Amino acid sequence: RLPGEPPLVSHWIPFVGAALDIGKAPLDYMRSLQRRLGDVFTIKLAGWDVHVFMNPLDVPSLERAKSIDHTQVIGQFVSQMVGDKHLIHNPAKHSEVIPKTLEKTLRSAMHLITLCDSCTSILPKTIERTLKSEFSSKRKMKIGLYKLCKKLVADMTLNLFFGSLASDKDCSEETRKICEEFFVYFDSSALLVDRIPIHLLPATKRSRNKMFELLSDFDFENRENVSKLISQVAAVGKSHNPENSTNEERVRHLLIILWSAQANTLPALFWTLFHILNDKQAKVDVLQEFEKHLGKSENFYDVTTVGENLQWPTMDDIQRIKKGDLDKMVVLDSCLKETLRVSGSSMAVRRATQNTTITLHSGKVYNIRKGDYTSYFAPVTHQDTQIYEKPEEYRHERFLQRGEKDPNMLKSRTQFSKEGKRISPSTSIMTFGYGAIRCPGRHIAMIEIKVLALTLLKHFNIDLGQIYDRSSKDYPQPDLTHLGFGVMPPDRDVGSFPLQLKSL
Ligand code: HEM
Repeated sequence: RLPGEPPLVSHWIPFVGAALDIGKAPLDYMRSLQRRLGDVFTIKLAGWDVHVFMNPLDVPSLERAKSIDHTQVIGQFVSQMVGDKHLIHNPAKHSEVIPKTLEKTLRSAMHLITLCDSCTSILPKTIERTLKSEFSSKRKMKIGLYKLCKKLVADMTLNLFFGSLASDKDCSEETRKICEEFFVYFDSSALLVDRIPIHLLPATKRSRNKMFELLSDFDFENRENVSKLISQVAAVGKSHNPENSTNEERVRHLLIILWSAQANTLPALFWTLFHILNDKQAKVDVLQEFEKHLGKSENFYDVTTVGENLQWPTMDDIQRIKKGDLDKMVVLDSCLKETLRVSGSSMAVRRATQNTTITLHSGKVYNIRKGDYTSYFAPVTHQDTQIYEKPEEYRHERFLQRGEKDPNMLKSRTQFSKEGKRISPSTSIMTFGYGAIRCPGRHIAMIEIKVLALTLLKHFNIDLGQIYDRSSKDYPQPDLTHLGFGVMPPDRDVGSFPLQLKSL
């Protein structure tokens, strides 16, 4: 070790390093290292030095360190997920085209209102298609919560980003085929990131190839409401390098967007609904807030008869949910933030492009060598007892505070503290990563999850059938193979309820 480098953790098998311990019990292992070595230390992972940071007060120092960059990390990640032939931070192609497109279209707050409108207008169809495909013959067929979320998020993502086919029947069929292949690929995508070669995962390879085929058949000129992001990404190959651009590159870009748009939104929707349904008071408070802002729904929508005597609402009330209404729903927002806190597992990895120093909030200075990785391990912050009281508990009101003048008025809590210093929820919850390059899809994801959760809670009888006790063995656990991406999926499904519209 050179002077000034963070303390190095020694491992039994140096090349494998910390991987085995992290894989078994990540939070316990990282906390034990923190107790022994402090908030910054170095672990070995797959032969690399990874400097782990754990104190949210040091986030501004990490943000300021310009030579700690995510470009190579993202480029590598994309190669592992979709294969080498892509233009996303791919040094061989010297391309910045796709990142620029992402920057402009996903990061721009200006699009949020339009996106919320698109979500609310797509949603009734998404729900109708999902339910009809599931329940066309047997009205009372049961579905688990995770399976329902998978279908809804897949349909919503396809139609919101990739546009829709003209007929509903074709849309349902397309979503069905994509779901069938995508989730086989998704379930083992973490293994690809762990650099397991795809030829050792034959089912994953088959599904990925099938996804490439399905996406290459997408004819964007004949789809309705294709998002700006996808039209630009689909056109990137052509405009960037007309002679060499291939359809192969294009479908790889489409697949990585499809993956990013679902990989975390799906588990985040599942956990949000799970916690609200598992906590009776949370459900009551969310629904009361909905009624306060949008009124009661009696006789709100027409019930229309569609085929086979099934009755589907037009759901005018869903379409009435505007961005401004969502912003006022602070209880729902608090439920979602609390979900992102308890289930968030991001590791925000960056790589040093040159030798650099990082000065922590305490004044301590660490040297980082060119080529080393840094990571902010968010789950430890999410369970920090200095920031959160009883952090192991899900408390739906944790991110709320009462108005100073009117104690009956609830508003979003904007400050927590650590070591006597103030921190905002955007630093105390790091599920979307940190800094200027944290997730550009976070606003869209929050809107999607809120609109889907409200609609299901408001209009359907969804029920877990029991209250799950955190200490019981039935309580769903996060699937640790997805540690580090954002939100881990559950290791099992829960519920299994007949999905029915609430009667008016
Ligand atoms: C709850 C949902 C989501 C979570 C928790 C999440 C989490 C994350 C995290 C942790 C990162 C890495 C950030 C960092 O290193 O600091 C990331 C990056 C990214 N996310 Fe998300 N994400 C979500 C939804 C979405 C959605 C809906 C999209 C839409 C396409 C999206 C697109 C992306 C992209 C493109 C990047 C890479 C950005 C870049 O290259 O700079 N995400 N996300």
